[in-house]
Amino acid sequence: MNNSKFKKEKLKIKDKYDCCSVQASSDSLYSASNSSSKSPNSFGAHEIGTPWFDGTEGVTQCPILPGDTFVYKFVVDRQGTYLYHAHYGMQREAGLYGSIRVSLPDGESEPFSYDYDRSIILSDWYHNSTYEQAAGLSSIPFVWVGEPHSILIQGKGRFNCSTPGIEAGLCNTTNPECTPYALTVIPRKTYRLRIGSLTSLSALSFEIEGHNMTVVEADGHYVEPFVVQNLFIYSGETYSVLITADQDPSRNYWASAKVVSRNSNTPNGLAIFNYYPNHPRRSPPTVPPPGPRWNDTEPRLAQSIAIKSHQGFIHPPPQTSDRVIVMLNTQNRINGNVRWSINNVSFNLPHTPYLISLKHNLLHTFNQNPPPDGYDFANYDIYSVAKNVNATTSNGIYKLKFNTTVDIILQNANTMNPNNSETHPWHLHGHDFWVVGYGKGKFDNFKDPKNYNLVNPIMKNTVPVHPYGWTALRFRADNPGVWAFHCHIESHFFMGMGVVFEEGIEKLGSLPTSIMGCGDTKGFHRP
Ligand SMILES: O=C1O[C@H]([C@@H](O)CO)C(O)=C1O
Repeated sequence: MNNSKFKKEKLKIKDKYDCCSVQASSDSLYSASNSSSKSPNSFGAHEIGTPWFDGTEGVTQCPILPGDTFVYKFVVDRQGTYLYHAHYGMQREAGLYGSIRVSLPDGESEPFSYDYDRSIILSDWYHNSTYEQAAGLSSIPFVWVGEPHSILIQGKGRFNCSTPGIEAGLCNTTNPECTPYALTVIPRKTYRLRIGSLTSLSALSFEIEGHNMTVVEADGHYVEPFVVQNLFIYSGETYSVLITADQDPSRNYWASAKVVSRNSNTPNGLAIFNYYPNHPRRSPPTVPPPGPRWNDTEPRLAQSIAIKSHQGFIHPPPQTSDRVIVMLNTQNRINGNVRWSINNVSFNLPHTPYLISLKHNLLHTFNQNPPPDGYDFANYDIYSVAKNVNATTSNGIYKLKFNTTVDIILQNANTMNPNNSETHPWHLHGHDFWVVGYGKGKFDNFKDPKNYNLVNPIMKNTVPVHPYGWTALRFRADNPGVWAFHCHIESHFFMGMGVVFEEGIEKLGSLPTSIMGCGDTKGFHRP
């Protein structure tokens, strides 16, 4: 199928949601009703012409107050698997999320076939509240959130009863609510399994004992199919994999999600891959697969590199870019607080959302100096703890020239702990980007661009930067609005690991008043 034709089609949200009470019509009307606390909701949609419905507090809208209802109305512009979640403080981690499946218009077909379509969400779970965690992250001395107590597969998990601080007796495995999620399959049938990760922290390796998975979709784009035994998935990403129930049908199998990239003591998340007609609670007769070694970066990098655009759906990137922004990711100390920074600038959100400030000329509400386009390349040793870990905070934003092509180089580095570099899943709002390259070590701006994949790179909206490595992205600044780009680890964005882009704001009409009411827009009352 021709991709441009495909993009022009107005796609419908299928009348199917995976885990939530959302209203949907063909144009997708999402109504968020808030019974407890403030919580804008963000989607993986592009919000072309409706940037005010992107759902990012401080960027595109004011928070939704307790008791308020906020209606998100936007056009769903492409097929695929998407996620939505709260985008205020650390509320996503507290469980405000779900997934959205967008089907193809009638009469169009996908470049692969399957018998059944299923979705699961992977997440992680803490027993303590996110407010307590947020307080710890902004305290002196710093209190880190630590590793999650559980990994959840479709909302179900287990935890180690000996975890300090957890009340004995809580881990009641005989409670029916504690039984693992069962994905029931009919022998010999092929399943499209849509897997989304909404972990707050954990990078995961997901596998189904004894079954290979063929990856066919990533973040809404068709992938040149490739087979994996375990799928590495980072917070904010979605994948579709095909699995055929072709093993001994007289038993069940384990599905397992293991934390990678961090030395975690969180028990692997387990679910049951249940061959009908075996009982869905019948434990598989085998021990669950142990999963890959947590600190082996090679297979994760290899998977990232293996993801290519499906041959029939290649939409090649522009061969050159107009601007290159190198983003050094570092952990820093600012006035005694532990923070994350990009090019030594740690991000903080303004009280007045940028979109409103820019449209209504409230320019005093945020720092008008843009953050830097790079860092002191020659003198920065990415393999060591920085000699000077100080940084500054700012709420300044990058202004992109409309309709230009922008390259972003995410450069990873050592944290403030010796011999430690973490994986960061970076998520861009309002766009898909081409992932033109990954590399180890320090990005070489002379050599590395020559090896970019400008032929069949995948387009995505979330991508990992691996420990001590770099990831290069290219996108077109062609969606008028203000867009967050941030690490999808909940605590890292909270600690300043993000930036904001503005492009083509002058092309937008008037803003809905429903997004107003906070900061300097207090007088601009909601209807
Ligand atoms: O931001 C973080 O802080 C801790 C650690 O570096 C300091 O305790 C950690 O693992 C993070 O990802």
